[in-house]
Amino acid sequence: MRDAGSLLVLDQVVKTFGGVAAVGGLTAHVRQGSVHGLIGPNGAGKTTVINLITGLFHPSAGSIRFNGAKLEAMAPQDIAATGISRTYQNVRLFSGMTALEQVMTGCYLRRGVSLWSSFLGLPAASSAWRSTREQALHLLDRVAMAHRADELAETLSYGEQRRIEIARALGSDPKLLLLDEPTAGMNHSEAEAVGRLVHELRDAGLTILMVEHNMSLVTAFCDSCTVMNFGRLLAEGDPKTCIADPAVQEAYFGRKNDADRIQALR
Ligand SMILES: Nc1ncnc2c1ncn2[C@@H]1O[C@H](COP(=O)(O)OP(=O)(O)OP(=O)(O)O)[C@@H](O)[C@H]1O
Repeated sequence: MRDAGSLLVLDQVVKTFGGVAAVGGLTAHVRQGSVHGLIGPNGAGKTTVINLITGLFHPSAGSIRFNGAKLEAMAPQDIAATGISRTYQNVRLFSGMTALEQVMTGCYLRRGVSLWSSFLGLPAASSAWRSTREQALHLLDRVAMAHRADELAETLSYGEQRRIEIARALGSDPKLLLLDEPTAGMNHSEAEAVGRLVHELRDAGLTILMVEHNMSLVTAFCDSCTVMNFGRLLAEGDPKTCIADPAVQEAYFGRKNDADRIQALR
């Protein structure tokens, strides 16, 4: 049974927006301890799937199960508390804050120190602040950014900002990390470095679901993948096999006959 060994299972998930099905009955499995790619042409429904898993949207039908919990009716903060964290397609750092402070905000979400304790400077708050700082420094080190801890986020390169976002997402100590196009806008060596980081995180016990357009990165760094088109499942399994699948090739590049016809018209 496919569900055994899966940390995350989407079962016949549907999401419609005003009659348009962005996701049209998707079933997908993410194995515990794997790097799983979520791929498909533009508009296939990948970001909508991430938004459904994190509770930003609720499915119109179907179920999403994570580590024994049913997510489909849960609020985003409750889903986050089950151990799911994410980054966004576009960098979303706070301007005017250092790299370290950005990551500390992710860690605070987990510690839950009351605002009153912080305002009043109670011992619990200052001890929480010290341990949060230590944890954030450790996370910056994990993403090879400790040397930039005191820099303002806006002074960092795009690739560095993406690493800070990953560190911030790790602050809540998730079991599942969702990365929405983590290498978008990066050059080849920056993208490869993110691939290696993702492997290190997996080897440390994390499960990663990543939306990725770069196929060579998917084959090099994903253990498995789900291919979507028009909100539906096109293929699932080993990345090389999925990408070679004629239906996947057609979704990305069109039918060979179409290409020949277009060529003939030129
Ligand atoms: N909030 C929304 N309201 C209406 N339609 C939406 C909404 N969000 C997504 N859609 C539509 O759902 C479809 C899937 O969009 P989605 O962003 O999930 O695709 P994607 O695979 O992530 O695309 P890309 O690779 O370009 O980021 C698109 O047709 C999009 O216009």
